[in-house]
Amino acid sequence: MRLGFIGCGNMGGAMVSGILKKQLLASEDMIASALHEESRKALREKFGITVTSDNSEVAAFSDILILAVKPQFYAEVIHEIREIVQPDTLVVSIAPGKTHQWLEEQFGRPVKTVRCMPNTPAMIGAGITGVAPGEQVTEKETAQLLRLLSALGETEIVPERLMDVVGSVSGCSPAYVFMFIEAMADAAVADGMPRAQAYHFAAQAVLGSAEMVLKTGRHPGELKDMVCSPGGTTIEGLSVLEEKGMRSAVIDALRACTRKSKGI
Ligand SMILES: NC(=O)C1=CN([C@@H]2O[C@H](COP(=O)(O)OP(=O)(O)OC[C@H]3O[C@@H](n4cnc5c(N)ncnc54)[C@H](OP(=O)(O)O)[C@@H]3O)[C@@H](O)[C@H]2O)C=CC1
Ligand SMILES: O=C(O)[C@@H]1CCC=N1
Repeated sequence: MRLGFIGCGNMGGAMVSGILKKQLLASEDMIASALHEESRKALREKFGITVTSDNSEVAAFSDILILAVKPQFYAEVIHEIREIVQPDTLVVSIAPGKTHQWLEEQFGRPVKTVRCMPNTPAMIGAGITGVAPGEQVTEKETAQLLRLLSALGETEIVPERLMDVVGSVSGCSPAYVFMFIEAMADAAVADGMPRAQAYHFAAQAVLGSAEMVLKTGRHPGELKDMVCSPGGTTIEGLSVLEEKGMRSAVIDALRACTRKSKGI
């Protein structure tokens, strides 16, 4: 199977890296395009895959074609490749908001489209990718794609109507978690802890807490209650977070993100 990336920056690069690390494909089975020669040189050196400036070359080579440019470039890129994509080529969108219907309209004919929403923890094989195959895609083709995506971490099939929500709750949320870790470390530094040690303690606390949710299956509220000793220190901090509206800030942020995705 031959895999192509039109655009290969943060997300495309994470995907190539994961697939090579897991040896799911060899470097000669992959091709990528990028806009600037500097980026192309870096991709060649890092991954040893074929790299080109010609998106048509990528489209002609690929059985699975991943559109890994920013959403605002989707229309122009599809316009460049629409005559070259074959009826059995799987066209994968990883952009927020680009519906199957919109993608098909750009191609001007029925195409095998799959919407995927990965996230950057894919870079270390700890991502999760929501996948919504289009109507033209067979179960066998979906299974092939899921196998490739498994190099990035977990995969889960979702109905297309939930893809914008996947975008906010897992595609974008790493940014908010990094911000939370940074803020926790700032507090620790303010109270005298060296910076590197502060990031280590904060990140490990987030990692361990996330694993507890996944591994115990217990309600996050119950796990939170277990930390809050009566009359203790945690409940003091917790009441400040409630007073400052942390819950509603998070809810509003993710819903803004979903709304933006629906409007792209
Ligand atoms: N970053 C993330 O966390 C996530 C991103 N996504 C989606 O992934 C897609 C890519 O995002 P991301 O990787 O962050 O973006 P980047 O800006 O890191 O990468 C974009 C890539 O596209 C290339 N490019 C730009 N224009 C063209 C063109 N006309 N033809 C060919 N290549 C082109 C760029 O080349 P050059 O470097 O030379 O400019 C670069 O390789 C987006 O649609 C985004 O929404 C989805 C989930 C998570
Ligand atoms: O910010 C964005 O639009 C992309 C989509 C998901 C994560 N990053």
